[in-house]
Amino acid sequence: MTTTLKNTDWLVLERLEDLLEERKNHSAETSYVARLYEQGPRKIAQKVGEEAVEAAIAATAGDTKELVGEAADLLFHLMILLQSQGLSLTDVKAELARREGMSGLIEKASRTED
Ligand SMILES: N=c1c2ncn([C@@H]3O[C@H](COP(=O)(O)OP(=O)(O)OP(=O)(O)O)[C@@H](O)[C@H]3O)c2ncn1[C@@H]1O[C@H](COP(=O)(O)O)[C@@H](O)[C@H]1O
Repeated sequence: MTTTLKNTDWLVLERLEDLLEERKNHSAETSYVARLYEQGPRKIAQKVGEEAVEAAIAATAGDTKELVGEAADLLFHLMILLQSQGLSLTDVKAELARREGMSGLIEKASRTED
């Protein structure tokens, strides 16, 4: 299942990231994100783990609609985890860019040769 997005929709991650940063100054009474920040990195990391397992279960069951929903939950909570550590998707993008063109198999072999 592939959903075609309008060009501007690709900015949804940037908009969400700005919003997550802004939520650091919100009340946990009115914001789910602010509540997670208040609960701290352990709780946020736990949510990331839960959502990853739920995404894996959906994929294993072949439930693509459920998988998309769980993948969105996973990405959302991973972004909160990054922000709680003073990091952002920009850091992850930079790491992926650094790895660009480097075969995973060759990289693995270089590690096991040591
Ligand atoms: N994208 C999301 C988003 N995706 C998922 N969720 C919430 O993440 C939670 C997922 O947790 P679970 O499925 O485990 O459900 P749960 O039982 O409520 O969770 P727990 O009680 O176990 O912690 C649900 O409460 C969802 O509503 C989200 N909550 C908010 N956003 C975005 O974040 C923005 C800010 O939200 P607030 O901080 O609440 O204003 C929103 O405007 C949205 O753009």
